[in-house]
Amino acid sequence: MTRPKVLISDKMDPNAAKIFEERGCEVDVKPGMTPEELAAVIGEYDGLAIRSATKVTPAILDAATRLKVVGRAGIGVDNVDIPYASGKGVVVMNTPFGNSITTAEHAIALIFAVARQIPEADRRTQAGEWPKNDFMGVELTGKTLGLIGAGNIGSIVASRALGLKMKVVAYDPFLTEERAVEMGVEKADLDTLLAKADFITLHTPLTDQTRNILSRENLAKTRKGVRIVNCARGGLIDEAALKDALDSGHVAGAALDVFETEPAKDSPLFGTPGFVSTPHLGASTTEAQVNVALQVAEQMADYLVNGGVTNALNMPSLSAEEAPKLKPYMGLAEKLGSLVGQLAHGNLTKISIEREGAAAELSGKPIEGAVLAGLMKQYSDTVNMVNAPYLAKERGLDIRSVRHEKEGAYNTLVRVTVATDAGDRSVAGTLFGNENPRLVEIFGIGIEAELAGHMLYIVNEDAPGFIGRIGTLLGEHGINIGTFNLGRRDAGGEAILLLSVDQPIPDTVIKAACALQGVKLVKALAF
Ligand SMILES: NC(=O)c1ccc[n+]([C@@H]2O[C@H](COP(=O)([O-])OP(=O)(O)OC[C@H]3O[C@@H](n4cnc5c(N)ncnc54)[C@H](O)[C@@H]3O)[C@@H](O)[C@H]2O)c1
Ligand SMILES: O=C(O)CC[C@@H](O)C(=O)O
Repeated sequence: MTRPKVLISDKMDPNAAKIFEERGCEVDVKPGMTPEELAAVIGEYDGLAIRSATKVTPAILDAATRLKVVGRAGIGVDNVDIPYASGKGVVVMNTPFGNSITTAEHAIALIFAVARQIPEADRRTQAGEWPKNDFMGVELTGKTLGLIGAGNIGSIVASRALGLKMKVVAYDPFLTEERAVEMGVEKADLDTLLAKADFITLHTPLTDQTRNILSRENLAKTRKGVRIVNCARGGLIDEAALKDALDSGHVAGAALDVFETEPAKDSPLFGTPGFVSTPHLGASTTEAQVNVALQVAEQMADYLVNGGVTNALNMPSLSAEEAPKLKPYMGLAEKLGSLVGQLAHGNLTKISIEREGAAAELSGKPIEGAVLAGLMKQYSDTVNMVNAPYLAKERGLDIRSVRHEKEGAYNTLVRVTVATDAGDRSVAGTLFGNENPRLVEIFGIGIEAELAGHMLYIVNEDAPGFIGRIGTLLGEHGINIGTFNLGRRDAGGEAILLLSVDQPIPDTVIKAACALQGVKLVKALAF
């Protein structure tokens, strides 16, 4: 088996490359490439491991013809075009916890830095000034810290601030009262926080809702003398308004680790009294970089080698333990999706994916992804289980997922039903011996068939002599039959024949089969 090939395109702890190799991947380490250089080589790789410098743009993704996964050694994924990656079927993963403590500590360090003007005092002391009378700081004890964003990092910052005897007021639309009590913080709306806080620290992602959350208008609502720290993302603060507020003295100090444009080389904030900056160092500790590098390599290798999915932002998680159990179901699901897609005519408006018995115990999303991939392959040859749900949504397909814990006639069953212009069409399959996918029902008729290779599907009247006629026809055209599967609704009623053949069936044979006595429908299928 060829080993998956991974490119590490940003500076990353060397443990990442070691883990990739130990887990059976080939790895190249090439930090510092230009976008053009990356686009020229990315077509060779199955995995791309990045930090924040590599921008995974549509142009890169278009060139990445065999890419399966992008792994971000860190939290923020604003350098990856996730919708575009999803459309291309590329899983995007991050490492949501590996650098949280480190970043929270950096926020606390910057709170101290602005409270005591440490960087400026250091600079002037080392310049030989001994400016003892120019730096009157403030204590943190008893002050109110306004926490905007109370997720992983925000909650660690809160716990450290409480340890420093600060009061913490938190604004986060997803913070519940119970969680606020558990964290020991007061839950507030944004205006209350702005009015109360002596220090404000930001810990949200950059989204349409959080962009400019500290706008000129909101900065004007803060207390005079407030000190502000941003270790989250540039773009959360209006930098021009912050500069004016520092100049006017309304804001007594501000520390930014992140900037609207990075690298920030000529910000108007530089040189402003009370302003402190670091060059996006929030995650830069030995511990955090080892953590995120190990974690991203483990996660990516797990996906590339075993199909396990952890911390993906565009796909449900799937443990390495569950992945092998799910594997035969994915095969079954994809085949059922493909069958229903090949057989259903007209406009597909709805799809229902039911899992029964043992199948109901497993994660539904991967099975749904596989059904949709099988179905959508009829319309696109770049579809896979990552992008299929997005493509299906784009087409306006209404997707319903149902689980029935109780077993029916089979101990495990997956049923796929599509609503078409001509009515509902349903197929169902099971696993024989827990691993071999078998079709067991097609449009309400029981049958037992393996879906593989080239197949011929025939609906006919159940009458004597038909099997001989179809056998003769195929024989006359030199087509060898592999398997032969029959099912019927009632004796003498509608019957189906599903047979596998060793080669594609020419149109002339399909036409000749259609002309046979008693035949209602003939369709060539491929799996
Ligand atoms: N400076 C660095 O080097 C560095 C390092 C790590 C993380 N980060 C950044 O820090 C940020 C926070 O990371 P995290 O791990 O805590 O993320 P998280 O997802 O755990 O927490 C983010 C919190 O923001 C909240 N939020 C979302 N929209 C909001 C809104 N409109 N108003 C208020 N709160 C809102 C969410 O509910 C969530 O609780 C991310 O942007 C991440 O990229 C920066
Ligand atoms: O990789 C880095 O140094 C920054 C990481 C940080 O911004 C993150 O979002 O995890």
